[in-house]
Amino acid sequence: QTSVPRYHKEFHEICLIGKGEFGSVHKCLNRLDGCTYAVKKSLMPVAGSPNERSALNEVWAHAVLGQHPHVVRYYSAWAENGHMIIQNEFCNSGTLEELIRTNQQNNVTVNEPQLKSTLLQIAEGLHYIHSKQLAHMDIKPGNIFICRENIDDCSVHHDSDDGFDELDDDYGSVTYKIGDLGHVTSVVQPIVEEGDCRYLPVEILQENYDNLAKADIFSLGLTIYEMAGGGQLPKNGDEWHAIRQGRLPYNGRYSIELHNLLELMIHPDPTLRPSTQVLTQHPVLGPNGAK
Ligand SMILES: Cn1cc(CCO)c2c3c(c(-c4ccccc4Cl)cc21)C(=O)NC3=O
Repeated sequence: QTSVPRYHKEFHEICLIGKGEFGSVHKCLNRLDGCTYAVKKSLMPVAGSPNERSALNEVWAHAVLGQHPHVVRYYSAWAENGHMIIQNEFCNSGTLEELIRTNQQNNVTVNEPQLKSTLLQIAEGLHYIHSKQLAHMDIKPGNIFICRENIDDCSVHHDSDDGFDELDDDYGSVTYKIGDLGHVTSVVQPIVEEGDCRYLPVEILQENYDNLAKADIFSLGLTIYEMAGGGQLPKNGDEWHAIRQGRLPYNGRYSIELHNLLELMIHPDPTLRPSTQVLTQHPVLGPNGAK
């Protein structure tokens, strides 16, 4: 049936914020409520294809996950002239991948309190996802979205010279949110569509799905390691295998306690990796974490 196109009727496209084989994402203004959203348009997947499963997973996961401060909020999804459209919360400060790249270019090191805060926030979002018997399965910097309060969205925001402007951290708080739920699967009846191999543990590549929640912990460990200045992660080769033996080169920029926690998160034995429950209570990540 020919439905009146909802996308252009309800939204004004402000700008393109992402493009890939998946489709495109625009920052859009909703004409009715005056709020801005991130709206992803992708070609309608072929019935029965992995893309269709991923598209359905994403909407089912959002429906089950409802609302959490550290999971990107879902508003609506619909089909329109051969496209799947999903309307999500717009996070106004880019992705963690972009922040890591900017820091690298400006030779900026994220300090330990910021690393711990990021790890704790994403662990809280993961704890919520795992509490619903779901696993994300594609945790990586590109899927962590950043929201900063107290920045004037309308003005041209000149990035502070460092990756973190102290002011933002103290007054305009920074919130990290887990996004892109296209790989989410049930922990109890897993149908795994593999995520990015740079962040995947060996057991998943060996199709051992007994500890999917701990696969997310592994990916989170490498994500924070990269944010700490670990440099680009290998996609294969000796370095890739060295990491899978649970060893991370120590760059001396942060405490040995945090380094040991990150190594525990990427332990080859998934059962030895800390759960999100352990992480959110961990003394090293607490307010008086080991100095
Ligand atoms: C490429 N890209 C850039 C952004 C803005 C970051 O400041 C972004 C967002 C999302 C998404 C997204 C990811 C996966 C599925 C659906 C969406 Cl809308 C993609 C995004 C999303 O769900 N919310 C976003 O802010």
